[in-house]
Amino acid sequence: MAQSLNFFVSTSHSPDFTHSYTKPFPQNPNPNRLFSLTKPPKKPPLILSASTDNSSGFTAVTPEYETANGTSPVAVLADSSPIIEVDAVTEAELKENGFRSTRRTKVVCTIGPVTSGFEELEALAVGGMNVARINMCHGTREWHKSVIEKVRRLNEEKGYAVAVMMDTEGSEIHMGDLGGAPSVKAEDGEVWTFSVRAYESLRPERAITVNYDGFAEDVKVGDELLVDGGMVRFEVIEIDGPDVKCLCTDPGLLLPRANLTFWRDGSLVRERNAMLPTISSKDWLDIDFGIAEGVDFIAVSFVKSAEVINHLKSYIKARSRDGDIAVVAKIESVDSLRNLEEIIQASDGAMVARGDLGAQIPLEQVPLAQQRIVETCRQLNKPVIVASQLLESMIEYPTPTRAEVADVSEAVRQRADALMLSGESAMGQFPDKALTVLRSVSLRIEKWWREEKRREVMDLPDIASSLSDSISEEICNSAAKMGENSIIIL
Ligand SMILES: Nc1ncnc2c1ncn2[C@@H]1O[C@H](COP(=O)(O)OP(=O)(O)O)[C@@H](O)[C@H]1O
Ligand SMILES: C=C(OP(=O)(O)O)C(=O)O
Ligand SMILES: [K+]
Ligand SMILES: [Mg+2]
Repeated sequence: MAQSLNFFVSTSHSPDFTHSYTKPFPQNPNPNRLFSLTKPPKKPPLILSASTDNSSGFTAVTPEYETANGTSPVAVLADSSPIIEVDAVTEAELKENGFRSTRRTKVVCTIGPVTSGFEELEALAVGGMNVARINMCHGTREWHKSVIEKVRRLNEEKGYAVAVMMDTEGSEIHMGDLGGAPSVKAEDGEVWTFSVRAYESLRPERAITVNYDGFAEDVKVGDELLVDGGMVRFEVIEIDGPDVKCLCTDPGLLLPRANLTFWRDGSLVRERNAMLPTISSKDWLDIDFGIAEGVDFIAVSFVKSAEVINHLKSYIKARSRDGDIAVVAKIESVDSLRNLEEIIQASDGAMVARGDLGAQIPLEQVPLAQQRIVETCRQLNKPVIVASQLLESMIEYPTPTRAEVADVSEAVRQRADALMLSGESAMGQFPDKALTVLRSVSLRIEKWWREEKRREVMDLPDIASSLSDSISEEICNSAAKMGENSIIIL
């Protein structure tokens, strides 16, 4: 405490100076918030130093910060100064703000074909990626392994602190690959066949494999089939053994392994597919892979209850070397909303997986569900990630829509711990620009929060009964106010 008070007082000349390692985000009930989604770097992290010409003040090494080993984003430590470790500041933030502002809101980037190279990963690390996410729905294990290795190399050789999150495929219904095609267009009025048959080599035209064996038995003529929560819609017109023939009613792009839901009389149909295990046998193999590779987080898709989280946590504990893989529950189904509190309580964190959530509940309910999930996580002191379509238009365009910026701002305003990029960083044209938008919007809203806090009046009760006690009390009150203001400054 004494150390942080000294630190605050000595830096008060620089009103926007950041950063306390010991202070939580103002008003944040989760004292670990700053670190909860950050992997401690193996190399020495950023070190703030007392400047040699001013023994009481700290110098922001900016914008031409110096590096300790020539490569890592590390500030310089002067001889006699105490070491104060701070949360990792990215190169981009240093250039923009020096040490004046360290982002509290972390960024998770899904790694895909456009970002799996070492240089591309480094560009994301420079831009502020805190967590690299690999989605086991896509790609081979060798591909994921090479991404993990590159992230580790970045951390070890260049001093970054990027964590790795493995996201399970889950056993919900989805389409198969499209024979290597990145997408296929379904036009209005076309008839497509959704089949539980695995097509050997050549996929017939307008035919799609479905991964769930019971599909052809569970659907009925007249059902509505939604791809990716409504990006493309079909109506079931005929069932012929393993083949389900569907008429396209809302045209659009079919993407490989897109999620499928079917609806009857306006309600989501949950037949035998509701009995599918949350963690499939393929997921268990992926989890073994994740444990062997020492990933930092495992995100579990389509969690239905706390039971599966508890099961996975004890599985990890028994197998992983240090048992420290955090389990993140993805909230993306009706069941997960029903059992929200117990799921979050059992998990190390949660993800508002709005993509699939929006396919399972009416779209207009998604923002309220998000708010409820974030609030619940705040109350239970668990980190929470807001995910999916934050900057969807940036897959194709270099600037976001105003509506997207408003959405990102709202997530930060709700005090989400982290924001996630999906297609924007996995297969979009502007991954670095999308990351910049998340970074700058987060910083802006966090600044707004601090300004809000500054306006709050501190209510300190009078308890002294004698003159000498009053003097002590005044000194203590002043110190408390200075401390409080310093948090605001930070
Ligand atoms: N490892 C990968 N290999 C190829 N493409 C990927 C990979 N990861 C993600 N993608 C692409 O990025 C898109 C968005 O990623 P994500 O949101 O994680 O998956 P999904 O859309 O399946 O939920 C995917 O639809 C896919 O096209
Ligand atoms: C993050 C999500 O999960 P995935 O991308 O794995 O479908 C989602 O559904 O929003
Ligand atoms: K997934
Ligand atoms: Mg999902």
